Amino acid sequence: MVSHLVILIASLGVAALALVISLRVRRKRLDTTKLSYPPGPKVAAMPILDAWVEYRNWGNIYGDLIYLPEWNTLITNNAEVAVDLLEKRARIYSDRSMTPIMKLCGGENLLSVECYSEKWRRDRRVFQQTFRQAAVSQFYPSQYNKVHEFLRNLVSAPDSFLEHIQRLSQGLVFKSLYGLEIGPEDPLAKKAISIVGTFARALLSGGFPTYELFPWLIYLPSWFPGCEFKRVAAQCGKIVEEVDTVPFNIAMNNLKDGICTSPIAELAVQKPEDLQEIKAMGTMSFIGQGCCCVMDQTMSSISSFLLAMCMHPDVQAKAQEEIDRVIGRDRLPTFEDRRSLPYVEAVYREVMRLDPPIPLGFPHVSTEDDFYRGYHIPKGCSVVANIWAINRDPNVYSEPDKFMPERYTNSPMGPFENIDNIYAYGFGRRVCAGRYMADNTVWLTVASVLAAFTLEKTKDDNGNEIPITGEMTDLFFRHPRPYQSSITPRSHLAGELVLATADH
Ligand code: HEM
Repeated sequence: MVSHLVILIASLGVAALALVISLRVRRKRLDTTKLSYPPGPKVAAMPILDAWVEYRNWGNIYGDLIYLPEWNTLITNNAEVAVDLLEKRARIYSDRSMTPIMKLCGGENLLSVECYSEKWRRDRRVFQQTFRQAAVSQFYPSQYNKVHEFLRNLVSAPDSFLEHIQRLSQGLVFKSLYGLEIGPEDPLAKKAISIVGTFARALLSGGFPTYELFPWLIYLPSWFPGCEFKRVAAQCGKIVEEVDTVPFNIAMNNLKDGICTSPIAELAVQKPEDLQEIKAMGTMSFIGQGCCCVMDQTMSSISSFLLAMCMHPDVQAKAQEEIDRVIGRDRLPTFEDRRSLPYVEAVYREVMRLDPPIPLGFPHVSTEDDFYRGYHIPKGCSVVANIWAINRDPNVYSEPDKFMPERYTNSPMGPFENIDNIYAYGFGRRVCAGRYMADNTVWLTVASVLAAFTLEKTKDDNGNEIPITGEMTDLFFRHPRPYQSSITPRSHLAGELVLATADH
């Protein structure tokens, strides 16, 4: 009798539990159906040129979440939303979309476009070992070497400053990772440059419109009308493969022959089990970030800085006064000076705020259905954080379009905020893996140029200043359009200091 009672009570308990669970599941299902997608415009084609401006316009109409069902794309112009989704919910917002076209481009081996997978984790781990904050001081010697070479080039041929920036940013990755002296004239460097635009197109919705409208075209031969995109993408893939092997093999041979060593070759010898990931790290730095000529992010930031200094002589003078006061005029800045130069830091931060080199970042793709602020965000959705607009949010930045470093020196946090607050480097688990190195390179260039040179608008034959429009490019990677600038040593001593760096 007692045992029957126990069984009865247990059964009732199980039934009650099942009822509660099923009610919860049902309620959740009902909730799901009640939830709708965020609002957004109906567009047949995604904007390509200055897309970040159009996205901001949409935000003014639809709010913080803009959803385009035809493209399964969610756009936000708001930092809180970007952080909520891409950082706080990084577990489900860290994928990339590996389309067949991206595969053809060779994207499967590139950390920045790889899917969120075990392979990505391994590649990223190897990358981080070399580029994490505690390890980047190993690049200091190469950074001094290349930044000082840049300064010398500015003394000898100031008008070619854009070429010099390119040489700096390309040369740095070759030197610091492979121990190689390779300039922009090198055929491999030129090839790498030629494919960056293709990657940019493959990354964003609307980049290859014919293929996106008719995805089955991917199965037809490239000579078939409308299939030209296949040839472009396959060519890109071939170059990625070349870049994957050529500098790596040279570095390994140099190590074997005792000519020179390099972090990448040493790592490959120490950890042969990680060979693929180590090679991928080199390729990623080379193609993705360090060697992209006009579109490279480091180059873009330095070019934006020079432009800003030409356009804002008052800011330039204030930063130079700080450098003269803190470190004097008889040496160039070093990394040890950084914390003593708050205004210079603020100038760097303001460049990164106003001119993020990748205004829309790289889209993060969701791996599960999600619910946020009462809306349904479907699995597989491309989430685009409009960094350009986030950095110009009038609720956060007063006079957001104005170049005003004082906003950092006057803020309670001061200018030395965590680098994670520089949205130009992206968000969450996919945040820029080379940001500590990039941050050091751009800062050292900013401080060194300010210490040694005066930047001004050029003058015509009648002595009138030639105006600078400050125009920027309008595609995926954003950088200043070519402009003229007069760059001269601040004094005879400054010129000599710069030239003397050749002896170090
Ligand atoms: C001023 C210079 C740079 C800027 C503004 C920049 C910005 C970015 C951004 C916005 C992303 C995408 C982040 C996201 O998905 O949320 C990214 C990814 C990445 N960046 Fe940078 N970058 C710079 C320089 C570099 C350098 C010098 C390197 C390497 C040496 C590098 C390596 C990478 C890698 C490997 C990724 C892919 C990370 C992943 O998907 O897991 N970056 N970068």
